[in-house]
Amino acid sequence: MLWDTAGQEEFDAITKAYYRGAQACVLVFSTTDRESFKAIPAWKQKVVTEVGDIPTVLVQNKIDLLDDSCIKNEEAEALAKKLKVRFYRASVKEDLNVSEVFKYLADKYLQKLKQQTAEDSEVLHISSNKIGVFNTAGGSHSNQNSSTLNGGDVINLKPNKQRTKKNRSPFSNCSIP
Ligand SMILES: Nc1nc2c(ncn2[C@@H]2O[C@H](COP(=O)(O)OP(=O)(O)OP(=O)(O)O)[C@@H](O)[C@H]2O)c(=O)[nH]1
Repeated sequence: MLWDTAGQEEFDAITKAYYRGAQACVLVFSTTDRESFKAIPAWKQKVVTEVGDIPTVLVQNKIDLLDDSCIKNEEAEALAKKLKVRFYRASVKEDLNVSEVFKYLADKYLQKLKQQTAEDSEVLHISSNKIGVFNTAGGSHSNQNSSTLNGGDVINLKPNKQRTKKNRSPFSNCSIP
């Protein structure tokens, strides 16, 4: 699902709600609009603040209009380097490099997802080895050393004698006049 947010600052509060939860980001500026280029670092920061470090690309659109360009090639490349994102030159009008952008992001996202899944199962494996055995029997095992039951940690749970002795019936203090 793609969300095309409005670039204008007056829509900031609204657009935030659109990219919250995003899994990838395309930062686009126009070859013929220097302001859109200058706004890129702020946009990157806004996205990072809202959703963290997600797969992101920088795209210079409208390269069919290179003759009217107001951004030098080196400037755009330097910005991509500074922001640590891949840089594409594209033309939506000429259908140049459009699918490449989305293919790269989809690959990056899947890689991240696989890595995350692997890390999660690793955490699950480690923590499952550390789950304590809750022994509620309070009987023959209760004095056993923790390392002797099931080879792991044993936490003995005993009923609180004081409380159970006192108010055996929840209605003991109630009476009907
Ligand atoms: N020559 C050329 N024109 C393009 C290209 N991509 C978009 N345009 C034109 O640029 C204008 C702006 O396109 P939009 O898609 O509205 O740009 P936007 O950045 O989403 O603008 P907002 O919706 O105001 O944020 C339109 O007239 C498009 O037809 C391109 O690659 N080359």
